[in-house]
Amino acid sequence: MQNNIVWHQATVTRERREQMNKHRAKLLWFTGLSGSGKSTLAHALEEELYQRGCRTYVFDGDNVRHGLCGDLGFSDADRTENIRRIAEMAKLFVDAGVISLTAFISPFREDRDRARGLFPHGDFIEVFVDCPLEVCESRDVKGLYKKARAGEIKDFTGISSPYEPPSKPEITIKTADREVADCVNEIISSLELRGVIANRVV
Ligand SMILES: Nc1ncnc2c1ncn2[C@@H]1O[C@H](COP(=O)(O)OS(=O)(=O)O)[C@@H](OP(=O)(O)O)[C@H]1O
Ligand SMILES: Nc1ncnc2c1ncn2[C@@H]1O[C@H](COP(=O)(O)OP(=O)(O)O)[C@@H](O)[C@H]1O
Repeated sequence: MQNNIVWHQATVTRERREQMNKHRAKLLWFTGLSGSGKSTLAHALEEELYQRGCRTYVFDGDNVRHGLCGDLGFSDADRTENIRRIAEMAKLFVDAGVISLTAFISPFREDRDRARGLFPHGDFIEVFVDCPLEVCESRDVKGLYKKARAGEIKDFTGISSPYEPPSKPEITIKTADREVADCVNEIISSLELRGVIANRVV
């Protein structure tokens, strides 16, 4: 399928873009149950990074499942394809020098590991948004758990479709009984430690 396709070597490389941006490009891959806090944290973190002058972009259901992945549902195969497309897109954004954040349930370990495999070592930072199902269900941000329990939505993650937690995530953030700002600070500190962004001036 990829016969006779030759990659064109850009003169404006990722390294040059990173120098201009004054920060490294990385992919922060948020994974967790529906309602665990992926979107909230990804956007709050993006806000903080933006205020520090970083180039960022958040991929989540709103800008992906309506367009690029609008043809996909929630069967295992469709979720796998969803994650494959998102990972390939995020790879291009990282190449463009952007700190990219993805907020998808991405329930299957194999799919996340395949996504990780697209990136040089250290560039794929898996963020496990760890929140018990009972808490996610009590939040029921979109009323979907109620529908899933009533059998109105099939293959719902955590209820009638599996979620495989990461075995070795770079970052684990527990969101039950914690302030969003507290969680964001923890991720920021981890990014500073990894040299992705400069330390805060206090
Ligand atoms: N069957 C089923 N299972 C899980 N989630 C469902 C389902 N149907 C719709 N939704 C809504 O779609 C959002 C999950 O989409 P994702 O693209 O993140 O899913 S996946 O990574 O491909 O598994 C998820 O959004 P979040 O709540 O933000 O996680 C749900 O609102
Ligand atoms: N520490 C926290 N981190 C993230 N979200 C939190 C936290 N505490 C409470 N919440 C709430 O939990 C809900 C998470 O929803 P959302 O971000 O849409 O989850 P997801 O994207 O994983 O489906 C939001 O209503 C958010 O305000």
